[in-house]
Amino acid sequence: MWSRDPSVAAAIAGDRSNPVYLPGFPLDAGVEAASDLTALAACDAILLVCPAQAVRELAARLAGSAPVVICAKGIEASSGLLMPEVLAEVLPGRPFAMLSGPSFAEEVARGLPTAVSIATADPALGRTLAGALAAGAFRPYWTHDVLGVALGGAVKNVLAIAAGIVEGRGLGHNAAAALITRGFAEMARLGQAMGAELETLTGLSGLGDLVLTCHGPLSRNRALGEALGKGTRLADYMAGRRQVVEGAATAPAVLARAARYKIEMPICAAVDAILHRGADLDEAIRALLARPLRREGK
Ligand SMILES: NC(=O)c1ccc[n+]([C@@H]2O[C@H](COP(=O)([O-])OP(=O)(O)OC[C@H]3O[C@@H](n4cnc5c(N)ncnc54)[C@H](O)[C@@H]3O)[C@@H](O)[C@H]2O)c1
Ligand SMILES: O=P(O)(O)OC[C@H](O)CO
Repeated sequence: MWSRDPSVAAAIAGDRSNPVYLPGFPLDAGVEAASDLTALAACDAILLVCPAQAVRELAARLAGSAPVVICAKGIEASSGLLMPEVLAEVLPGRPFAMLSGPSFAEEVARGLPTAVSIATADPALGRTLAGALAAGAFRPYWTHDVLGVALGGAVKNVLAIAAGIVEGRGLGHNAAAALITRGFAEMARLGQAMGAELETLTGLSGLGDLVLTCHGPLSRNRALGEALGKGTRLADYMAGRRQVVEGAATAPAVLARAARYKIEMPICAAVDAILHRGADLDEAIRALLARPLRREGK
């Protein structure tokens, strides 16, 4: 394991634990830790586990030719690029995969059953990575649909903020179910327009992760939405917070993609307007409910 923070690397190497990000979970004795990136030179594969907005900077520092497994779920705000597109720009020709799916880190660390997707254009690499990462109750499934996996993981974070707003505003269980269903329709519309496969979007990394993140109290995206729903301002919520809330930076980028493909994404648009355009939360909810009635499935 490499960390940019020498104190985290030292704690992992010395105490076999990560006191900042995963306190209370002893790490395997075989885990080595370093704060010098050259320590990764001997790795057979590199898992890139940082916020989406840091993937470009970090990937650019990865020497060697080992496959890179992107674990970030989001879209780069400055470029509007999905994570595989960022990697292709920074490390052209380097073999890579996306690891995504319904997986709260804490539950994985506790050894609870978890199923995820590994997406890569190279089936042999997919099988190899799945075999290498499978452990105990952690089950990776591989797929070739890199775009679908990257898109689903990004959009679900925006929708999870909306789910949190539903919870925080006390809009009820009916609204929560409607939000997931209509939110998935938005994810599927954009994904299919971009060339993602419906099978992927209804799979672990799409619908699966959407359901987890919209319901799971461990979600940082949902927690942000819940706080907004209770009247907290975005800046106040984020102040001093160390952990990433991917949906906040990804929301405008999702909408830019939607505009490019002429796809309607009213729930994502409402989240973006509340987060970044000063929209009144109750007014945004009213506007969503006042949209013209339409045939289901559109
Ligand atoms: N935590 C989860 O349960 C979980 C599960 C699946 C996927 N993910 C995804 O993994 C990604 C990272 O999430 P996380 O929970 O680890 O976030 P986090 O905010 O808890 O931790 C991010 C880590 O990245 C490091 N980091 C941030 N910017 C960096 C930079 N520029 N260079 C190097 N390191 C940097 C931080 O120091 C920290 O160690 C996100 O895209 C998230 O959606 C998280
Ligand atoms: O805490 P969140 O909202 O970033 O969600 C974590 C994972 O993406 C869940 O699969």
